[in-house]
Amino acid sequence: ASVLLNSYRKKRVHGLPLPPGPGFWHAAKGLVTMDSSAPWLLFTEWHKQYGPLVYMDIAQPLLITNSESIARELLEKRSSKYSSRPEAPSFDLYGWGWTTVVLPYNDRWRQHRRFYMHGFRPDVAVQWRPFQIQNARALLLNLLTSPMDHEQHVATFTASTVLSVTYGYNAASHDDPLVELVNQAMVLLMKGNEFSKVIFFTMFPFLQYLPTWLPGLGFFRDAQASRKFSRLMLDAPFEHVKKSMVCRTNLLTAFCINMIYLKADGKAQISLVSEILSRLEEDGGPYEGEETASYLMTFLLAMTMDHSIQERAQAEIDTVVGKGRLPDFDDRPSLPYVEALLRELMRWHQVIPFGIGHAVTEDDVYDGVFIPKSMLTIPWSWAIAHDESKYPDPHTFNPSRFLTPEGKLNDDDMYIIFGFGRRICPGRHLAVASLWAAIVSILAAFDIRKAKDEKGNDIEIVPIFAPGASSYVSVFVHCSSVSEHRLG
Ligand code: HEM
Repeated sequence: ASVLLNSYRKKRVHGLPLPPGPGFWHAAKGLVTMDSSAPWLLFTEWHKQYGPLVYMDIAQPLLITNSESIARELLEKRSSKYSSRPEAPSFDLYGWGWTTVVLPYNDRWRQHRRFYMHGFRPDVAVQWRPFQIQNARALLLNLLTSPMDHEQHVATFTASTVLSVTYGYNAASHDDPLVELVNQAMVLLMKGNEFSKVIFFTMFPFLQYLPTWLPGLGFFRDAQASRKFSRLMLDAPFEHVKKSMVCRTNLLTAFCINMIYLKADGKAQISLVSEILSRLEEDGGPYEGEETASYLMTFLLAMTMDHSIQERAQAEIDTVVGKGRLPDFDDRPSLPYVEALLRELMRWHQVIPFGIGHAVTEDDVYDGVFIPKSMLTIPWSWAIAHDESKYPDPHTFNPSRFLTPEGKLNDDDMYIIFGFGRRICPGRHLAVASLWAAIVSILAAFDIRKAKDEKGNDIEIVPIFAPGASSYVSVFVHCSSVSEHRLG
């Protein structure tokens, strides 16, 4: 059916060709046989062969671009046509079809975005800074107490920040019931979020109706459990917000509660509150669901692998801040190298390497090729951030690429990792500020080194990034440690 549909589509395009790309069989074979731990190898190959726009059609027509200027032209300048989302069978199956990120471009989505606008636009995000600094300090204490548990501490940091910003709720550093609930749901969701499963569900949605005892379909049982947790996640935060109504004074909470009570159906708002929670997790689980925590793990990895970068950042902090206190947001403009380090972190290994696709809602023409309605446009941010002509030696972690010869920051802020156009990540200002607070605090307080073996030799690190629509450091934590505090 796909092959027939494909040839039909090719015939109806008003004489204009579709963008170049592998045919059905070539694409299907490539996807089935690709190295799922490094899917970018296949796409890099295709971009070399076909250019900056690669089209393929296996049930869902896809248009992948590795060019920032094309992504901006389509997703930003023509955003009225490129701002929806496709059907997401795997999200629906796992009970997550209510999240903002999968909503089509409709009124409910606009309602969600309004909430985020009120809570997270840059001028409002400034008022969350005290929470971010407070949580960064708590992170330092946790790291000091048990450095080998850094994976858990980093996740708790992210959880606490969003929870305190959203509800004024202070998550416990261990076994917090709300965070634990989210954690369980996220682990299950991410099992269904592997690249191959997303592709197969999109290609063959009827699979979800087959009995779970059939060979190879055991993961449907996870989907059932995930739906249960997802439901609980809709209820538990709602209950918490209701209980907090009397005593909470922070603005966003008040807004949140108003939204919940003012809207007759309640559903969108409840799910929105839950969505923010859904981005948190704790307790040593995998990190694929939580972007900020994943970047912090990557930060620890990068610092462990090249000590000279850490030393340069620490020298800058010591000069500007001194050793008598910890840095805060007022110091940020005076710490260009730390800022460059943060940007390099966002560039080097992205947690959402393929961005999130935008569905086209009207036929379009770009540079002589036809882009039909319902095409899914994917801004491949990993490729944009590894473009050798802009970032020489792109696989090396090198913050200096964001500095001018005079040591000032250049104007490349790396916000491309947050997407493009009307669907750009609304949590970006909060996320970047949280990352900065955590990174600068850790650098000021600790040396991050490789763990030693029993003979006192460094244990070498082999980073492995887990595959999937989200990508996170999965292995190095077993052989590294945050150690050696620098302050009194
Ligand atoms: C480093 C951390 C983060 C990264 C890298 C990240 C990245 C992204 C990306 C790539 C998108 C898709 C944008 C597009 O479609 O063009 C997105 C969407 C979204 N993000 Fe983030 N994000 C981060 C943190 C957060 C946080 C902390 C929140 C909430 C407080 C958040 C809330 C959302 C929401 C609600 C959407 C869906 C927007 C929509 O579809 O309209 N994100 N994010």
